[in-house]
Amino acid sequence: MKIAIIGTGNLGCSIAKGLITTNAITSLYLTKRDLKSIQEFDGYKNVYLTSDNKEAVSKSDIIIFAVQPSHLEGILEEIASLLTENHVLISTITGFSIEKIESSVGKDQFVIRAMPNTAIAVGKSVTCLCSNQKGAERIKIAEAIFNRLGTSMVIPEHLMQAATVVCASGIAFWMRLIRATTQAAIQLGFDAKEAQELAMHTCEGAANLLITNGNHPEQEIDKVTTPKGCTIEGLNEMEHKGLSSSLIHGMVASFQKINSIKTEQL
Ligand SMILES: NC(=O)C1=CN([C@@H]2O[C@H](COP(=O)(O)OP(=O)(O)OC[C@H]3O[C@@H](n4cnc5c(N)ncnc54)[C@H](OP(=O)(O)O)[C@@H]3O)[C@@H](O)[C@H]2O)C=CC1
Ligand SMILES: O=C(O)[C@@H]1CCC=N1
Repeated sequence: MKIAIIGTGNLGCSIAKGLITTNAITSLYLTKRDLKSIQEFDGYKNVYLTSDNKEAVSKSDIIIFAVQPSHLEGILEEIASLLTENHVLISTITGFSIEKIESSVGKDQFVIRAMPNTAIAVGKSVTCLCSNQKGAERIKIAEAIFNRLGTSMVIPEHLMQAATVVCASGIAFWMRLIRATTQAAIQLGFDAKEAQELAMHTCEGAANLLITNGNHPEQEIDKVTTPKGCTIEGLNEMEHKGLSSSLIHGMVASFQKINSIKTEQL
């Protein structure tokens, strides 16, 4: 696959790492205006760094946009005349609707929105996808790309903002939980490095139990909570202090933030 990433910042770099390590590319163009921060990709076979978005688009078929929302419209205008029937446009931009993309490139382009997360760098992103009517013919290509880099789910466009909170921002939310459990482990006697190792592997184990067994979290919790034991004591104290409520409130606040910002202001 001939892929271009337009805007190789935090997310773009993560996607690039995933694509390179999984050998998913025939060629990969990485663009940004200042190329200094992506020199780590220089020298990889078939990977090209450029500030010229037009060059990247004309030499690629799959164009992944990963710029800040306020930059997308200008870039779409810049490259619109170069687009052919071979191009598949994949936008990872938060809050930028398919309708708005079509207003720059037309309804005849294959347009897909993707919401991955930074775990794409290590092949563990869950990526939500939706498309315009024409793009439905190419959604399998997007699924094939993102399934190499984790898992994917096709969803209706109206759920993309919710997907952003759950999956993309979700990485930051889970990091805070891992940091908090690390801090607790240090207070309980482990040194910092051991504490983080225990916290992150326990987190991975909990997620894998659900992924492998398909159980509801409470079924797994029931297996751990000895009556009158230390686990239920800790869990109930966390809930008295608002653990679940705080997480739900935080995610709803995050969702409201996305919905409160018009794309023009992003
Ligand atoms: N970060 C995340 O975890 C996620 C982000 N997203 C979405 O992805 C998008 C990117 O986010 P993120 O990676 O965090 O943002 P960054 O600011 O880290 O990356 C954006 C990159 O775009 C480059 N850029 C700006 N203008 C141009 C241009 N005209 N041509 C080419 N490149 C350009 C910038 O580099 P330079 O200034 O050198 O040009 C910058 O490196 C956002 O829309 C965000 O909503 C979605 C899911 C997860
Ligand atoms: O925080 C943000 O707004 C973006 C969208 C999801 C991840 N980063």
